[in-house]
Amino acid sequence: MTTPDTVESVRAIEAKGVTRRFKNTVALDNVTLNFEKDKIHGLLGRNGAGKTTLMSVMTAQDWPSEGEVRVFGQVPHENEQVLPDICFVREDQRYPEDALAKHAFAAARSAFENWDETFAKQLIDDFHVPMKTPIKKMSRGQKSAVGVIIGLASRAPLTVFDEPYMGLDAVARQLFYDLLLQDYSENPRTIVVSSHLIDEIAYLLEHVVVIDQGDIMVDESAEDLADRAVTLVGHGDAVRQVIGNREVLNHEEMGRIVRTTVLGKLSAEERQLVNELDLDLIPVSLQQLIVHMTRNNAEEHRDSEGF
Ligand SMILES: Nc1ncnc2c1ncn2[C@@H]1O[C@H](COP(=O)(O)OP(=O)(O)OP(=O)(O)O)[C@@H](O)[C@H]1O
Repeated sequence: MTTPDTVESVRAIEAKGVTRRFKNTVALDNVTLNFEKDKIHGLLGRNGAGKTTLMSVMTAQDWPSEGEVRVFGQVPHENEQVLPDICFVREDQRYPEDALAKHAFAAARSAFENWDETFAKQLIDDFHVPMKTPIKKMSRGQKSAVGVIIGLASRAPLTVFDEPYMGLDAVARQLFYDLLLQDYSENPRTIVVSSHLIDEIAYLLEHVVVIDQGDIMVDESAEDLADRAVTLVGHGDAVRQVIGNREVLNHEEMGRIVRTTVLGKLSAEERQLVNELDLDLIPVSLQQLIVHMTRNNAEEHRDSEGF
């Protein structure tokens, strides 16, 4: 007989009513959300939306002004039982003046009990990390690679990457995504990734959180989110017949052929009509959907502020 999962057994992170103020800025405004265990979560949003602040509070690197965070069922701040389970990889990581990559890896080896030395060595080769150059003198991409290697090889039960790709070129970024996915499938754990490059990481994500101006705008499975809109391609008249008066997110014309993205799921009848009219139905780009949502939110805020 299986016992039902308890809340503690399925949730890696619980944030309840979390607010973080910096003088006049409310970086997080009463944020409540959960990140389930053993999933890859995306934390997306515009510049200044509150992503780094939320990640810092969730990983106990910063305190909330109000509210509470729990990681694996416990308040993580100054909690030696939970902190060794958390690896937070951030772009602006500081290292001592003369630290070499081997010093950073040695520190990670002693901090994280699941550290995999063989995997770390493979990653050092894969990302061509110079081992004799002080980290402070490395290029931006090389520094990012050091962080990415620590995040991957630590195999921490909760690993949080704050825009880990900064500075990595397209080839290195793809390598990171591939390695992350492969290693995660072999060693499931809870991973949170923040990024501006939404479409680039969309295929990794099982759960998507979109934050805008300190508020959570989206908190749902990637599958449900993808269902919020569709793109139809085909003859203009036929596309218009299917979309009716749905809200149009994007519309392009190539002669008589149009490509239109609309909000809303299609019903079974509408899907049949799509087939009969010989239209192509394409999943919507996550980036397009999120850009639309955050732009609308900004307009609503502006209107309510009387601009
Ligand atoms: N230490 C701080 N002191 C004052 N204001 C801060 C501080 N840290 C963050 N903020 C403010 O809080 C808001 C959220 O910042 P945060 O860094 O969390 O955004 P972000 O979503 O990570 O942005 P980006 O994508 O540009 O990195 C911003 O308005 C920022 O100016």
